[in-house]
This record gives sequence, C-alpha cells and structure tokens, in this order.
Amino acid sequence: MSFIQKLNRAWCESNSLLMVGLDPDTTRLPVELKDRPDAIFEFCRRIVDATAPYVCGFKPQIAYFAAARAEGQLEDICAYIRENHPELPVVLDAKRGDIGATAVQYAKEVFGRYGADAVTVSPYLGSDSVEPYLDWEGKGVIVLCRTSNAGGSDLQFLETDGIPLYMRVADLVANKWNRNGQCGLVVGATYPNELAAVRKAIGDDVPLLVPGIGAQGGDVAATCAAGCNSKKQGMMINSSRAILYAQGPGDWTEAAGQAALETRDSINAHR
Ligand SMILES: O=C(O)c1cc(=O)[nH]c(=O)n1[C@@H]1O[C@H](COP(=O)(O)O)[C@@H](O)[C@H]1O
Repeated sequence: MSFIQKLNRAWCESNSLLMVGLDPDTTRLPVELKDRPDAIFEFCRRIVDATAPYVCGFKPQIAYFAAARAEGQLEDICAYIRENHPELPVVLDAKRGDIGATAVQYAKEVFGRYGADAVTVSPYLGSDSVEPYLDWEGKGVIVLCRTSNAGGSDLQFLETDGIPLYMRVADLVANKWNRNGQCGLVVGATYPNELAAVRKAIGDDVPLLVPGIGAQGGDVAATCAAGCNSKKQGMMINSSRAILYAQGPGDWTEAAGQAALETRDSINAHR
C-alpha cells in the first residue's frame, strides 16, 4: 500500500489527525530505562504502544537517534511499528537535501534501511534533488514549505514578483513534483495564516505535515480552521515533546497515552 493510501486509511480508521513525533532525548529518558543498552528503543516502543490508538502515524526524528549512535534502535522501532501497528504510516523526519547522486543514497537509507513510508526533505536544491526519493514508488516525500520556527521567515518570506518563496514551493511541489500523488508539504502550526494560504493554493489532495502544537505553542483551533481540507482531514498534526514527556499522576506511558488522547480529541473538536 502506498504512503498516501495508508495515510488516508489511518485518518479514517483512527479518526485522528494526530501524529506523534518520536524525539527521544537521552537527557529526558525515564530513570528506569536509563541504564539499558536499548533504552531509546524501549522508550519509543512504550510510547508507540501507549499512543497508537489515538494517532494517524509516527514521525521519528533521525537526529535524536544518530546523535546517540542509536541508528540500530531507529531501525528496530521502525520495524516494530511495521510489525505491530502496520496500519500506521512512519514518516522519517530526516530533512534531507543534496545533489541527485547523494540523494540516491539518502533515499536508500530512508526507504531501504529504515523502511519508512515517507521522508521530510528540503526543496533548496530543486527538482533533481527530490527525484531519487520519488523513484521509490508509493513512498511519500514531504517538502519543507513554511517551517514552524521564527527564523524560517529569513528565506521563506523572500518575494519574487510579489510571491513569497514558501508559496512558490507549495505551487511547485503540488503541481510539478507531485508524481503519483507522492508529495506533501511541511507547514508549521505556528503560522495559521500561511497554513490557510497554502491549503487554499494546493487544494484538497496534498497532505500537510503540521508541527508546532504542544511545546511550540501553536493553536489547535486555528490550525484546524486553516489547514483541514474539505473532508476535514488532510493534515498530520505533529506533537513530540508534549506527548513524550507529559507529566501525569500515573506512570509515564499512561501520561503519554492520556496526552495523545486529549490532543486527538482537541483536534477533533475543532475540525
Ligand atoms: O519537519 C518537521 O517535522 C519539522 C518542521 C518544522 O517546521 N518544525 C518542526 O518542529 N519540525 C519537527 O517537528 C518536531 C516538533 O517537536 P515538538 O515541538 O516537541 O512538538 C521536531 O521533531 C522538529 O524537528
């Protein structure tokens, strides 16, 4: 099944637009796991099992694994999700961007080694830098458009003929690069006006990865109003730290599950 088919099915069957980000910060792991050699995998595994009923997919962030020399544990958590939650897509957040020959290797890493359903990439090097990912039939390629951080404006708001760069990216990706419906766009929840402009420009079918609710303070109601398509779907609304490190009265897995449930319900109440 292709990434977009899997995502469409997950939106319907889980009744959720929430994507949980797997950003395992080794300084914040629960004490009981800290001394285990597989601490990162085990932390993510328990988060995955606790939150799976409330999500449309998972987004592991590769830097948290690579910085801890834990790429093997990233392979293991991707395999674990495939085996135990096969209905939920995995978006590997790697934000790749390089010339075609190198992109071929990055694509092999993301889809071959980790078996991800989709990957995040930068548009900065243009169409031939993205093609090697699109060559993997059915895999998703999610292109940075209007990122959630304030500094994103430095380049993304530069205008040519009165049109800001992020809108050029949205148009290019939706209308030229979107081979077989494989492409999506990243637009931050922290910028609902730009989110609305992008959704309006691209129509219903291009999925948006929307990080920035939770720890970054993006507003759920404004995000839903701006980014949903006409089916009240169309977004993978990511939350990482607010779910992974939720504080609760019970144990940490319960707290993460409860945070995911509440975030899903809040999104559903506003879409
Ligand atoms: O591509 C991303 O996922 C991404 C794009 C963006 O514009 N902003 C952004 O925060 N992200 C990622 O989304 C996650 C946000 O994490 P929290 O702020 O903890 O929810 C991190 O893994 C970021 O790397």
